[in-house]
Amino acid sequence: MQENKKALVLLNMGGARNKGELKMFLTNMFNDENILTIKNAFIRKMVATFITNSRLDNAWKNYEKIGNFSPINPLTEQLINKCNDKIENYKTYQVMRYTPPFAKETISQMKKDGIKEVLLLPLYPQYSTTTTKSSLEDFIKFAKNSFNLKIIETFYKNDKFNECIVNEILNNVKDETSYNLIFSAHGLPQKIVDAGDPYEKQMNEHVKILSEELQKRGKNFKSINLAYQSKVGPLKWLEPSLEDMLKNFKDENVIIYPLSFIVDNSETVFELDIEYKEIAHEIGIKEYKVCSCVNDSEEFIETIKDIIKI
Ligand SMILES: C=CC1=C(C)c2cc3[nH]c(cc4nc(cc5[nH]c(cc1n2)c(C)c5CCC(=O)O)C(CCC(=O)O)=C4C)c(C)c3C=C
Ligand SMILES: [Fe+2]
Ligand SMILES: [Fe+2]
Repeated sequence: MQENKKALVLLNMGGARNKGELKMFLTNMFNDENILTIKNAFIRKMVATFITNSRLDNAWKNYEKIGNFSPINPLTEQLINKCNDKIENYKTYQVMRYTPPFAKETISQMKKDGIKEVLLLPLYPQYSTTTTKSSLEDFIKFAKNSFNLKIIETFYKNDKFNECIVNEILNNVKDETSYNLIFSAHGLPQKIVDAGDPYEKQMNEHVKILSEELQKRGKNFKSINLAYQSKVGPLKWLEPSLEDMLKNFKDENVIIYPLSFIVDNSETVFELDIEYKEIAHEIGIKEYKVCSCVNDSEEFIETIKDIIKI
């Protein structure tokens, strides 16, 4: 086997493989200062334990409906394997933030493999302190000065990436003029945005870029919209919510593209495919379709090759 000294590290959130890992996921997530912005670590830990314990059983019921595990891990593994098959000069690794494989173990393997140069690619197209920053800080904390690091912070402006998205949307509709397109993004608490998180601004820019790309191809959806899914807790989150957005489309067709995710996960296969589908049915939406994430598609591997040409 060819000896690689350069690593491409894909960073993502992780997800539950079983109920024990869901508890781990929630505990680690709510202990993350980027998610729960309580400065005092002791109080944050108490609140994290409280939220985890009160959320666990109900949250697990959702995973039971999708086969008792999140698809994020197997799909990420498929993506890593394809990168290792198809991307020359780099060995590709994964690091998850809230469930294994964690930064510490992957970094120790990378050192054993003799890696000197590392390119970090968080699998979040738009930058958020809650995702991108959190994952990068976590990697850097454990890597210390072991590698020569390069970082890709966002890739929502990448043309190849946007071609993948537009192709996936258009492959799912025969006549786009009869569909309302909704870009659905994972929500964020408004106070995180007010504190300077660029996620909402980048999400708006991303929707504008994609709308222009559709227009260039002569594709005219009935409407193009952005909405936010997955609100957790009582605080104000980004609006409009996906639920409110769906209410505009009684008796009409809707196609959803999950814009904040690269790999399908519980928020797509449970929330979008099951939970919001039921809501859409209650509202009286005629046809409700959900696009797949780019996952390990050939087109996305080509996109990664393009992104890492830095
Ligand atoms: C409470 C705060 C949360 C913030 C802020 C948040 C931001 C955020 N999350 C994603 C992507 C994913 N989140 C996922 C699950 C998930 N997210 C939260 C909470 C916040 N997310 C919770 C509590 C959960 C667990 C499920 C639940 O109990 O509802 C996942 C799915 C992982 C999986 O298991 O498949 C993803 C992916 C983004 C992109 C984001 C901010 C931009
Ligand atoms: Fe989340
Ligand atoms: Fe959720």
